[in-house]
Amino acid sequence: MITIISLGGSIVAPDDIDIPYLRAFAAVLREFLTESPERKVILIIGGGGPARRYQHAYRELMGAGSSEDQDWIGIMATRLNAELVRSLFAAECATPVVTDPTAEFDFSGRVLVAAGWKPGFSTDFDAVMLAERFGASRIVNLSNIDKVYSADPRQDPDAVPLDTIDWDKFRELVGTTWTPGKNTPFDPIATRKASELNLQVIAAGGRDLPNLERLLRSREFHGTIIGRSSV
Ligand SMILES: Nc1ncnc2c1ncn2[C@@H]1O[C@H](COP(=O)(O)OP(=O)(O)O)[C@@H](O)[C@H]1O
Ligand SMILES: O=c1ccn([C@@H]2O[C@H](COP(=O)(O)OP(=O)(O)O)[C@@H](O)[C@H]2O)c(=O)[nH]1
Repeated sequence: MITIISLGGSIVAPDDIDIPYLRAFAAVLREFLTESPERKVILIIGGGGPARRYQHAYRELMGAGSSEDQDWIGIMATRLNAELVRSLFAAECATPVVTDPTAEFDFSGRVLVAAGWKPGFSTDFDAVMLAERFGASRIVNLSNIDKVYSADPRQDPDAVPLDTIDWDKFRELVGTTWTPGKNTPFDPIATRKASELNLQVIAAGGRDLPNLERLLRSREFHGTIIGRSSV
């Protein structure tokens, strides 16, 4: 059984790298793997603060500049974060960080770590590509927010948290266009493909590790189910 976890950059490196969090997260995942030899985990790592900082510097230097250049800068941040995470799981993951979800690679270990691929979307899309490739119908999307809200709660104080949302309504929330560094619970391009594949995405706060432990074991958890209600 393969569990796909999209680990937001806002969790790995909100501003600087969150070392205590990474230590605790690795322990939670290892425990989960130890309980059953059947379990494997794919981790897709976002760019977080470093991606946003470098993209901001690019815009300061270049004005609007090129969206593609900004995406490549973001991609490099995801790869740096992913190298760090992969090294945490060196014992469980012999494969180098996956930077192209369509490429040939070996997944003989228990953990696989992936990062950004190419311009035009976020690591959410890479997670969807890997879910499709490995026949997984669910993605666990861990971010800095506990649930999907009716609007971005950072912009709208009246936003209310949602327990479930279907793909059509979710698409109305996040729109259809991509901009580098976009902050949404799941990006618009990934949303389109996840909807086509009829996936389930669970959006939950990554910092709440007891909640993650429950979620991984299909127990009751705090978060939002996007898309199909069961897998
Ligand atoms: N409808 C929404 N519900 C929840 N969060 C939203 C919504 N729309 C936008 N956001 C924003 O998306 C952010 C999460 O995206 P992002 O910062 O890119 O996370 P990550 O780095 O974990 O991928 C939240 O902090 C929130 O401000
Ligand atoms: O396959 C990818 C993955 C990432 N990015 C770029 O890298 C940034 C950081 O990645 P992501 O948004 O996934 O990080 P997070 O939101 O988790 O911090 C994105 O905004 C994009 O600009 C990209 O162009 N292609």
